[in-house]
Amino acid sequence: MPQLSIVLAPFSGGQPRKGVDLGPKYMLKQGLPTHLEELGYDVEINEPLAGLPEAEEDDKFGHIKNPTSVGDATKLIYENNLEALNKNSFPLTLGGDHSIAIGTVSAVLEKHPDAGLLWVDAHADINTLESTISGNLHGCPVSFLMGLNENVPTSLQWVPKKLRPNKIAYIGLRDVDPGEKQILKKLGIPAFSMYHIDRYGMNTVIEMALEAIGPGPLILSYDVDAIDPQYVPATGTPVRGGLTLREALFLPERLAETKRLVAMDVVEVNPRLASNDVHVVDTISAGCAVARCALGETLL
Ligand SMILES: NC(=[NH2+])NCCC[C@H](N)C(=O)O
Ligand SMILES: [Mn+2]
Ligand SMILES: [Mn+2]
Repeated sequence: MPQLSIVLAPFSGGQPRKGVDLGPKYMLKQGLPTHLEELGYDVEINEPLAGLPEAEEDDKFGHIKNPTSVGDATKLIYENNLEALNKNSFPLTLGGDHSIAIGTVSAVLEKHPDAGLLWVDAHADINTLESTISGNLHGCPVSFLMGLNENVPTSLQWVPKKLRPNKIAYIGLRDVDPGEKQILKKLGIPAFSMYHIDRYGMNTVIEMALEAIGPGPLILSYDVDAIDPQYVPATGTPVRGGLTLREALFLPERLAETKRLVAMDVVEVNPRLASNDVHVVDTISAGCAVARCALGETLL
C-alpha cells in the first residue's frame, strides 16, 4: 500500500492575516484523511509544528517580518518531510501560508536532487529580501530555495539553496511585482501566466511546463489563490481572473497521470477571510479536491 504523510503546517508568520493557520484543521474536518484512505493510501498525520513557540512581537530583519519564526517553522517541516520521504511516504503538506514551501521543497531536493518544481500560483513568490515591498516572507520562498539572497537572517541560513532556475515552472501567474519580473527574466525561468492558459489551454501549458523542467520526480506547490476568487474566496491575497475550477483540478489530475509526483503542498487557505459559510465550504472543498486529484482520485 502506498504511504502518505499528511503534514499539518498551521503557520501564518509569512504574512499578516490571522486565520491561514486554520487551513489544515478545516481540510481535515472536511474528511480528507478518509477520502485519501479510500483512494488506497496508508495515511498518517504529522504535526511538526506542535512544539513551535508563539511568534515574538519584534521578530524583524530590516523590513522583513518574522524571519525567526519562518526559519524555525520551515526547518521543522523540512526535517519532518525528509523523514517521510526517507521511509518512502508521500508528504502532502497542508498550509499555512506559502513560506512553508521553503521547508517542503528543500526536503524533496535533499532526497531527490533532480526533482522539478511546479509552482501553481497567482504570484511568483520569488521576491528577495531586497525586492520585497511588503516584507512578507510568503512572497519570498523561491528566492531562498534558489539562494538569491545575500544577507540571510541566521534563522534561515539552514536552507540548502538547491533549486536551479531550470527546474521550476510557474503556472497561473497574474500578479507579479516589478522586481520579480526582472528576476524571472534574468534567470530565464519558465513562467506560464493566465495569458498562456487562455492562449494555449491548460493541457498544452502543462506539457510546456513539464518540457521546460525536464525529466525527474515532481513537486507540486499549489497556492489556492491560483484559482479564481469566485471558487476560492477565502484566501489572503486573492486576484481576479484566475483558473476555472476545472482548469484548477485538471492540472493535478494530469500530474497524477504522469506518476512522477513525490510531494505536494496546498497553501493559503484562510477560512477566516470568508464573508459567509458558503465561501468557507467552497474554498475548503477546492483545496481538498486539488489534493485528491493529485493523488489519483479521477483516474479510473
Ligand atoms: N503566497 C502568496 N500568496 N504570496 C503573495 C505575495 C504578494 C506580493 N508579491 C508580496 O511579495 O508580498
Ligand atoms: Mn499566491
Ligand atoms: Mn504563493
